[in-house]
Amino acid sequence: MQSNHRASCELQTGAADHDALALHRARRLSGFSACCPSERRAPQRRVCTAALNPRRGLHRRAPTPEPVFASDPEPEPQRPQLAEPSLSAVSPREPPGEVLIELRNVHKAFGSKPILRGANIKIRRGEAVGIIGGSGTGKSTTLRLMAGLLEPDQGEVLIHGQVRKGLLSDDPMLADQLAIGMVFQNGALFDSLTVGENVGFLLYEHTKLPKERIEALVAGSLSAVGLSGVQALYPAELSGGMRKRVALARAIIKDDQHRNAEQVIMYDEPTAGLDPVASTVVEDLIRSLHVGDTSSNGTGSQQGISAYIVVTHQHSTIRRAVDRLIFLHEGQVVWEGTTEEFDTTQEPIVRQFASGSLAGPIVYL
Ligand SMILES: Nc1ncnc2c1ncn2[C@@H]1O[C@H](COP(=O)(O)OP(=O)(O)OP(=O)(O)O)[C@@H](O)[C@H]1O
Repeated sequence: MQSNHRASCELQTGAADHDALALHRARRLSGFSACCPSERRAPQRRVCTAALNPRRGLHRRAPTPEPVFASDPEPEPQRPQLAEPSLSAVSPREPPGEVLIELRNVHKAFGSKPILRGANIKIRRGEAVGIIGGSGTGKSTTLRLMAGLLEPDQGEVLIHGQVRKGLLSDDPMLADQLAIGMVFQNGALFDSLTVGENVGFLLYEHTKLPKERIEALVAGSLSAVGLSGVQALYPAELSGGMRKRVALARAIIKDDQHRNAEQVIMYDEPTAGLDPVASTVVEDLIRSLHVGDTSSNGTGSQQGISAYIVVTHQHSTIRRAVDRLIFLHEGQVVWEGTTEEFDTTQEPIVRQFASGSLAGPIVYL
């Protein structure tokens, strides 16, 4: 693809962005071509698989009959406030469903700055999970750890119950068990490529599929996000909401070989910067895409998205796009519950976050 040369040139122009750096590293290690442009111009990493399991319908709220709270098996002694009952209420009850991705006592620091300090998270088949928390608490870092674009300093990331060693690219066998699509903040589209080339980027780069077949897959993916016929446009010609949807189309595209692969999609602030109506469109799209994909394709095989995770600050996204929430604070999961429980819990951190009050445990310097 000639235009990929332009994209590669973009990659040389600098790469200060965290997501792009992490993606670049994963791809470089896996022998993939560099994809680390400036301004987050990096497409998502996808690893597909033939692993298939029955899924629950994501269009329904996951049945969570009783409140579910985070366990905190190893609170750090130097941070006693996180071990207080109000912040670490533990319930042995867990929602049903097979665990697809698990972070077990994960620690991550950047330089001398600790970000995660023993995070425990489980993502189950059929779940629509939101990760919330104050700015800089490590939500995006958590996504990148789950996606295998970063590796923990301590603790484990498990995929289908098996420990992943290193990055996604270091453990291809395990990576083949679960396809991960990532929708980065700001879309991370290549400005120099058309919409069609952006959406089909990984298929052009890493498969031997004929151009015509890729174009058909691109058209299908764009149609799924309600953007038929925009293949020839460039990202700059689209609205912010349309760019988000193009990024979504790129995250969900699959080649024929992996048509039946089980897939988890991770959205990093998918509605940031959008007006309320455009946000609603994207939120409903996130959910409806999964609704559409839950049906059998008529051949007895299932396709589509087994679970999705949304990092967000937006209340509308919390309410419309997810069912279960995970609250990160000071490097740990301090609260988990349904979106309904989010409204009623008396947990001080959650109440402060929900109200936007300056008074409370969340302190901004
Ligand atoms: N690759 C990196 N190198 C150095 N510091 C990083 C890197 N990635 C993240 N950080 C820092 O780690 C902290 C957590 O970042 P992260 O993006 O995960 O937080 P967040 O909760 O998603 O924040 P926000 O809500 O503001 O997007 C921030 O202070 C950020 O600057």
